[in-house]
Amino acid sequence: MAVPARAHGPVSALALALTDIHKSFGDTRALDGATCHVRRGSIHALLGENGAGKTTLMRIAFGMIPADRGTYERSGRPVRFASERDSISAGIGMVHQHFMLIPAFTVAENVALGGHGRFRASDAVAAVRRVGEATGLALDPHARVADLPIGAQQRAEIVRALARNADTLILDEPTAVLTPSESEDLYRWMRRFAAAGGTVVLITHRVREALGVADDVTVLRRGRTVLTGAADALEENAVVAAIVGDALAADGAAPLDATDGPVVFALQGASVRDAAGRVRLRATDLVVRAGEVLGVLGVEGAGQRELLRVLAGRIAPTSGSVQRPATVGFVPEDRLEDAVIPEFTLTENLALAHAGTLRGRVDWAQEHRVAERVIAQYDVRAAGAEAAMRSLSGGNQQRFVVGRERHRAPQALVAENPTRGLDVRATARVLATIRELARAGQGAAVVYSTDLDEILALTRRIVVCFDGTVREVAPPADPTDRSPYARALVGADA
Ligand SMILES: Nc1ncnc2c1ncn2[C@@H]1O[C@H](COP(=O)(O)OP(=O)(O)OP(=O)(O)O)[C@@H](O)[C@H]1O
Repeated sequence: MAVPARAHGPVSALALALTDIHKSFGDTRALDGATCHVRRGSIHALLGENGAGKTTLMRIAFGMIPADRGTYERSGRPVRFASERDSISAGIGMVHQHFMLIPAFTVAENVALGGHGRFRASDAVAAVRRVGEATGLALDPHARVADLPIGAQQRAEIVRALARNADTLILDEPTAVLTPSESEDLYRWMRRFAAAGGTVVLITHRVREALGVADDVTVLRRGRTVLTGAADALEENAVVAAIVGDALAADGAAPLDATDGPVVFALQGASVRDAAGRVRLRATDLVVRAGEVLGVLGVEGAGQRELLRVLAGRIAPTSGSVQRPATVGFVPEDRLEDAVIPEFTLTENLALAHAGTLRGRVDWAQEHRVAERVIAQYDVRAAGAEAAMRSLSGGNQQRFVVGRERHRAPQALVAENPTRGLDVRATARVLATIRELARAGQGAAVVYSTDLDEILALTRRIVVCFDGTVREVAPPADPTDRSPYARALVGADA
């Protein structure tokens, strides 16, 4: 990845020094002696498996929750933030995995709110423009957040933090929702921000990218710091070993080919228009056969969202026809929005997924047993089946959703960025689950991912969406050649 070289200037004080931090939630020991020292003017990658405690540690750094024990210094001085307001005043900003913007408000209104009354609306509009120009994170200040695609919502979160003059930014898995080129832009921007004296804590699961962009790395495992050091002195394998704690079983499975099996999904001239009448998916013909995984690529707003929802049965095409199996599992991109109710327990969220077929008669003891099975099979770190969904880490919520959908033994699975927020081990497991489902019986899977490597590891049947048109890209003779996909993504050769 082409990002500017690291700046290795002298780094005087530590921007953040969290030492021997402990934190429990009830019986769950989230942090058990975690230490993270972040140099001013550096990018510091914070790595670890799902549930390792990364988010908890940074929520403490951001003043959202207090530590049970441990010391916290900001720029060499002990601090005790009572709330986010304190840490924001101290120049810290945090962009969460699940965005905190108010959807009904515009970008500028969200920035104004974030200033706790310090911003006037016109100042906020100017601040959005100023930050956009300085960072390349361009946004229409008057756009309603609800109308923005997920990547743009994230840009709005970053812009909001910068508009409040944060010099230390905590980004919780920022690239999970970005396309590869958007990620590169963000990394480039992070390097410039750090070179100008800013400090970034980057929570991520992408080890290679972390080593490429960060100055320093800290790895947490089960709430403890197990590795810390300069990124350029660390081997990728050593970092992965520190994250998982033991040898990782290589998935090693070959990508699946097209088959001539029975038809599982068929679209004929399927088009989708949005509420404003704009065409989102243009007269699409597509067949997915048993035994296949169809990989879907596309940049934001290219039509893949509508394509996947038509196949999953979440929306009907405005014209044309769709043939789909009776049972289709769906793993949507935004799990908190579309897949779960955070306040409900895992058991309740399990029952919810097939509430329509239960006709109000829920066997709660049975649902509880199934939830426990999903927890065990998918290694979901949770206090139990009666824990609230919101108490799980982001990656563990995703594991539960994938496990729940698979457990219903659907004939087909439709998934959007199914490994978003998952660590290396969980990612391998989800990819294996998708292959398994496609190979078992008469199944098939349709998977959209922003990660081309992930799609190429899964399948050789790939379609690319561009401006609402869905086009199949034949596998290139050289399997390492990415150029046909790159061209299709920008609508070249169409
Ligand atoms: N508010 C809470 N109530 C109960 N348990 C919690 C709460 N917040 C976090 N935990 C638990 O603490 C542990 C650490 O969670 P945390 O979110 O910090 O992990 P993470 O490393 O950020 O994981 P991920 O990569 O999946 O986001 C997990 O076992 C989680 O279930």
